Amino acid sequence: MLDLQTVWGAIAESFRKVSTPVTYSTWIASAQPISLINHQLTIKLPSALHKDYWESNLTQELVEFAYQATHEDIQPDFVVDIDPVETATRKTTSDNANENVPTFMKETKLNPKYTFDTFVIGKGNQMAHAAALVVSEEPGAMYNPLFFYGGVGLGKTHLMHAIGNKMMLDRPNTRVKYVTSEAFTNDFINAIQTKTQEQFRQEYRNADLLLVDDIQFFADKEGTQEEFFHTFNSLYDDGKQIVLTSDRLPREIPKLQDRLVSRFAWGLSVDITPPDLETRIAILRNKANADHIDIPDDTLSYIAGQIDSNVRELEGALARVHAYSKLKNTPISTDLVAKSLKSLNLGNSHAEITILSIQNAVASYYHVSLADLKGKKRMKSIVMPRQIAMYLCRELTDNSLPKIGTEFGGKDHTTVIHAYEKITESLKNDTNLQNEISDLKNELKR
Ligand SMILES: Nc1ncnc2c1ncn2[C@@H]1O[C@H](COP(=O)(O)OP(=O)(O)OP(=O)(O)O)[C@@H](O)[C@H]1O
Repeated sequence: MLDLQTVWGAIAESFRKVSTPVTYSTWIASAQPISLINHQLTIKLPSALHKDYWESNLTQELVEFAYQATHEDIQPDFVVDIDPVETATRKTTSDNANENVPTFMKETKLNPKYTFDTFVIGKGNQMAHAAALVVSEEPGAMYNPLFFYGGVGLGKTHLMHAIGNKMMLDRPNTRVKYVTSEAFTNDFINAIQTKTQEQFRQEYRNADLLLVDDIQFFADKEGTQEEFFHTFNSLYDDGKQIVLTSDRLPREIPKLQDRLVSRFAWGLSVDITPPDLETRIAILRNKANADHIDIPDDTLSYIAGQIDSNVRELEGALARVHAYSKLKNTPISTDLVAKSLKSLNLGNSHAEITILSIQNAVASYYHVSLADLKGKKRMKSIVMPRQIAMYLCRELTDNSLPKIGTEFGGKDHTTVIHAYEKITESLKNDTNLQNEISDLKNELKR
């Protein structure tokens, strides 16, 4: 006989090990086991949204963890908690009553360091910077929403905060609301759980400037998208400015509702691409000055030459080099940096994988010329390697889609999206293709 509490204890523990604390507390801790009868595990969840989430994201793991705990095939059955009396009792008797305080009640602060003054303008971000400046001066007028997209650590959040900081400085009464898409989701769920949806709406819909970071995490979250759609409409209709960031274009975000994709296109979408060498040196110089780190120019150039994709890594390298010099009690020099980057194993991970290195590897693997790979020929023997190369560029580098298209003989970014989707789809069933891509990845990472 399987004991409900023991089985659930084991399952919850397995989830805890593989989940982030936020995921665990938002989705898993609120689930209540009700019964385990004839291999059917009934679980009570606090809302329909939770049920959706469990069904689409957690069921497979649940069955797996249940099997690990019992060596039996257990099927879940989710029911939604609709007993308001019991919900209220549970809320008041909860030991962790504070957890129920909606997070949107807490003040969200902008990072005061992320300003236009501390932002270094270069080729990859000048459009984004110019648009951000316009929006901070004339919010709600020209570019609404303003949408920044691009690889990780390239300054999207920085620019978004710079808009907020400038508006607060110019008009101190401006109500600025900054959230990540995950925080928006959590606020929304808390509002449902604590029946404070009205406060949630007030909080978001009364903002003069709403900044939502990393909206790619709205993927798959139907209920949150629905709520965000109404938030967006309400702000937009009132002429309030909305700024969004994502690691990709809206239409590339899986399962983002079409009506959101089209609304996001009403304003201006600008990509941010990795900084060139001069910009990287300038960013490092600024950072060194701000942190009072004494470092010769040639050493700055050396670091900027080693780390070429991501500004966060660039800053991280400087901080580590600084720490290393303190540890060794030696002033920073190029020699010391070379040693410290080596000992810290920095600057050699993804820096070597570039569009060109991918094109070369794919061309030689499939015996096609580089010119054909970048050209327009439509034979299958060339189209397939071309699509694979585009797919790998998207997977293994931080380059934007337009940039990848350009490097493939000036193709449109939609061609790159098509290639990426085609290969992703084929990879699901085609084992030969799986092996070939795996060979290529190994080759590139060697
Ligand atoms: N042009 C720049 N000038 C000065 N600092 C920059 C610049 N670009 C990025 N940074 C710094 O790099 C770090 C990472 O930037 P940020 O967090 O804005 O990246 P992001 O594009 O939002 O990344 P993610 O997609 O991971 O959220 C921050 O400390 C930011 O201040």
